[in-house]
Amino acid sequence: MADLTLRQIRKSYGSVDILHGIDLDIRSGEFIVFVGPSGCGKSTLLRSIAGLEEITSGDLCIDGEVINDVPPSKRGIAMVFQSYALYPHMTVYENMAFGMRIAKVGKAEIDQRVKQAAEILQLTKYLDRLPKAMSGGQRQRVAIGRAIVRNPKVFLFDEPLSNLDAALRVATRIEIAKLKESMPNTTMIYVTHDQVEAMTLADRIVVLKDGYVEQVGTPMDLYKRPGNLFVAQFIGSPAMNIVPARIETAGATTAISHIGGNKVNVPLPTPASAKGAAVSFGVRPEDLFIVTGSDFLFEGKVDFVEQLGEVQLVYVDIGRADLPLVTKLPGNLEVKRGATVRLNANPGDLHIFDADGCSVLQQ
Ligand SMILES: Nc1ncnc2c1ncn2[C@@H]1O[C@H](COP(=O)(O)OP(=O)(O)OP(=O)(O)O)[C@@H](O)[C@H]1O
Repeated sequence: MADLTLRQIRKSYGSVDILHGIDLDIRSGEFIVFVGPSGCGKSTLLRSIAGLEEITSGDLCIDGEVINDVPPSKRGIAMVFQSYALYPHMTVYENMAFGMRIAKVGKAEIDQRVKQAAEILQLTKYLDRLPKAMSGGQRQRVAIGRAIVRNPKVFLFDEPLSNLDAALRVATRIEIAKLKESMPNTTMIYVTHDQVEAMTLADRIVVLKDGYVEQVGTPMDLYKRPGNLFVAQFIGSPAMNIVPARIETAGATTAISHIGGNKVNVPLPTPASAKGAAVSFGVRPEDLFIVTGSDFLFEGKVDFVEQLGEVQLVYVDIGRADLPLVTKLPGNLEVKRGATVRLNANPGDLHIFDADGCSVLQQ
């Protein structure tokens, strides 16, 4: 059981500031995923929590106790790396036992913990093997096993699946989800580039950009109610369509005009002062559907179709070559290149962002 609190965590390398005062409250037993573009500071934040990087200022607390000066091995934190970092000359058993041997844990207890972890991770029959005789997925399981035997309060994962091929990624992702279920009191923090990993594993996702937290929320919160343009376009694939628009009528619901279609009423409130404001209008590709009547959001010509089988990505030219509208439609729908289509979406699936990129929902 471990609550983890980050208060104003800053990290600089020389004069370059990487993390700009991160505040986070992570509850005991939560599965937290850090996502964000390359270089935003995900790994630096994770390594700072582990104690592998010294923070420049701020406080890191576990269960209320400041651990800034506690050495990594005494923090009750275990970390699993992308590269597995196994000892090549040691068997699976020895790799998992090593940390406990150094910590002078008794032989019988080492044996019991290694065998228990091997059982959880289905590694029992490989205990005598060397890492080189195992697949990437099996090696990553050994790396996870080595962390489990330490019985950590907090488990950190730094892109653990990124060296695996697509099928193994899926299988190992499911194993990690099951592992979390079997360790409900262990707090886990996981860094990934992969949207699917973030959406499927996280209790809450932390979206980072340029060393700042953009938004924290459950996967569906971030998907349904992105707080700003960055989160809106970062979560979801393909990214949310964003088109320039203007507020025509402000109030309990907001009427907007936008390029490429009809004026539309969006069931989001805006203050009277917002009338005339330039905004961004957002709608996800999967929320658009083809209609035939006069009640539509967009009208345009089908420019290109990518057939993926179950779904197809249909790119519609709404009059601005730089802003093709992407729609995700059922794969069995007949959509012809060059045809004119009308697209609509449910009012609850529409988003408006102000000139600063903030969702009007947040106002
Ligand atoms: N030891 C270092 N010295 C100087 N700058 C560093 C050092 N380590 C990381 N950085 C810089 O800090 C920034 C954040 O790096 P970090 O590895 O945390 O990003 P990330 O979000 O994990 O990226 P990726 O997804 O590509 O792994 C980057 O600009 C990186 O170049």
